[in-house]
Amino acid sequence: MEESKATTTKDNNIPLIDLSLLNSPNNFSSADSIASLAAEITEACETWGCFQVINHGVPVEQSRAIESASRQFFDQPKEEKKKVWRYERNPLGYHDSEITMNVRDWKEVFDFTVQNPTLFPASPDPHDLELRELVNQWPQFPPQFREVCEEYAKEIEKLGYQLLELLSLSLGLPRRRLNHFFKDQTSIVRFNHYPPCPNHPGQVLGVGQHTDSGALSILAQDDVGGLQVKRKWDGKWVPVKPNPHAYLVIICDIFQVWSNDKYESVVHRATVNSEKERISIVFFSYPAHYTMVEPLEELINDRNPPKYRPYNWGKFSAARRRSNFTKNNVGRIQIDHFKHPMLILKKVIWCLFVLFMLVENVLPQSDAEMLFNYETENLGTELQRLPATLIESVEALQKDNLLGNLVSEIFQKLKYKFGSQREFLPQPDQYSSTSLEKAESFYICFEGTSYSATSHGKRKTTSSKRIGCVHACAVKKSGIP
Ligand SMILES: O=C(O)CCC(=O)C(=O)O
Ligand SMILES: [Fe+2]
Repeated sequence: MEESKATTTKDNNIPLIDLSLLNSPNNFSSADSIASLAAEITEACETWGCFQVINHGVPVEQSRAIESASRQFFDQPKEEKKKVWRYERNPLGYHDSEITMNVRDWKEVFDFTVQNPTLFPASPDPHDLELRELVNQWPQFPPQFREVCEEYAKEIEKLGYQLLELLSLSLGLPRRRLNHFFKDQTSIVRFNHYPPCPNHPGQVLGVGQHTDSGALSILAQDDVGGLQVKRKWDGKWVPVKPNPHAYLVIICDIFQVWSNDKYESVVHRATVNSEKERISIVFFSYPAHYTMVEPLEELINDRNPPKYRPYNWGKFSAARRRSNFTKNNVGRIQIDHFKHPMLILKKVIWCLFVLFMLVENVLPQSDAEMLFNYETENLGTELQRLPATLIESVEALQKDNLLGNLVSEIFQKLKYKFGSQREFLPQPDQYSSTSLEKAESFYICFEGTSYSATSHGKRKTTSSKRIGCVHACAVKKSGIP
C-alpha cells in the first residue's frame, strides 16, 4: 500500500495536521512517517500551543449525532435542563453561570465524565483524604442522549490516546510514556452553548481568556465561529475558522508542566454573536486524581532544572472547580503558583536588572560614560557632546593630523577630569598619524567595550581587549584601523 505522508497545511495559519496515517484501514505506518508526524506536532506546539487535526478517525455520524443531541438538550426550557443541575458535591450535569477568571461567562454547559463513576477528592483541602464518586446525570430528553454521549466518549477517548502518544514522541519520549497517568482518568466531555447576545456582543465573552488546566483539550465547534487563540509571538487573537472535518487540539497546563515549559498552554477565549447561538463540544483530557503533576524527569537536567514543584491533580482541579462556581477574592489557582521559588526570585532579579538598565539609559549620561561609550561616524556633530575644552583640543589636533598627540591630549583631559578614580593608559603607538589623516569617524571607548564602524556598507563590530583603560582610535570611513 502507498503510504500517505504527514502533511501540514495552513488554515488561518493554525497548523492543520493530517492523521490519516494513524487511521488507515490496515494501520500501516512506518517509524519514519510517525516520526515526521511527531515533528510536525513539535513545531505546532512550540509555535502555537495548538493545532488542528483532520482524518482523525472519529466517525462523522457520531460527531453529527452528538451535536444534534446537545442542541436538542439546550433547546429545552430551563426547568427541564435544571433537572440535571450540577452542584458543588457533584459537578456534572447542567450549569448556566460558570465563571472564568472571576467573570461570568455568556454560556450554559453540560458536563459528563468519560469514566462513570469517576473517583475524585471530596474537597480541595490537602489534609482531607476523603474521595467521592462523581456520577453522570443524564436527562430524559432527547431520548438517545446518554447512548450518543457514551458512544462519542469512546471515540474521542481513542483519539485522545493517539494524540497523547504523538505528543509523547514529539517530546522525544517513548510513545506510551504518558499513558499510565490516564489509567483512572478524570476526563470530561463538555457541551458549551452560547446563546445569541443581542445587546453587547462586543463587550461580552462566551468564555473569557484562559488556559485549560488539563493535559490536552480536543474541541469541535459548529459553523458559527467565535473561538480565538492568542498568538504567542505577538499576542494577537486569531480566530479559529470553523472546519466541520477538524478538531482543534489545545495544549493545556499539564503539558506545560510536564514539558518544563517547552510547550506552553495556549490562551484562548470565545466571543459571542448578536444573532446566532453557538455550540462547541470539548473533550478535556484529565489524568487520575492521584497524579502528581511535575516536569518529566527525562526532560530536566542541570542546565534545565525543574521549573515547577509537584502538585496533586485532584486537589488542584477541586480548587479550580470551586472557583468556577463562586466569585471569590482569593484568586483562581494557577500552575504559576507551583513555579519554583528560585525561578520566581530569578525573575524578580531579572526584572530589577531590566529596570535598572532602563533607568540608566533614561537618565542623562555622565561625562565619563559619554566619553567611554562614545561612538560616532560623524566627528563634527558628535563632538558637541564632549566637554568644551576637550572639543577645542580635539579639533586643533585634528587639524594638525597628529594622532599620537591627539590621543595623549585626550587622556590628559580625562585624567584631569576624573583624577585618580581611573587609571588611563594611552596607547598612542597603536595608531599612525596616517590613519587620522583621512579619518571621517572618531571613536573613544573603554577597553572591553565594543565599538563599530561602517566598512563598505557593512557594520563591523570590534571589541577592545584590555579592560580598565581608555582606548581611543580614529576610523576611516572604510574600516577600523
Ligand atoms: O467554545 C469554545 O470555542 C471554547 C470553549 C473553551 O475554551 C472551554 O470550554 O474551555
Ligand atoms: Fe478552554
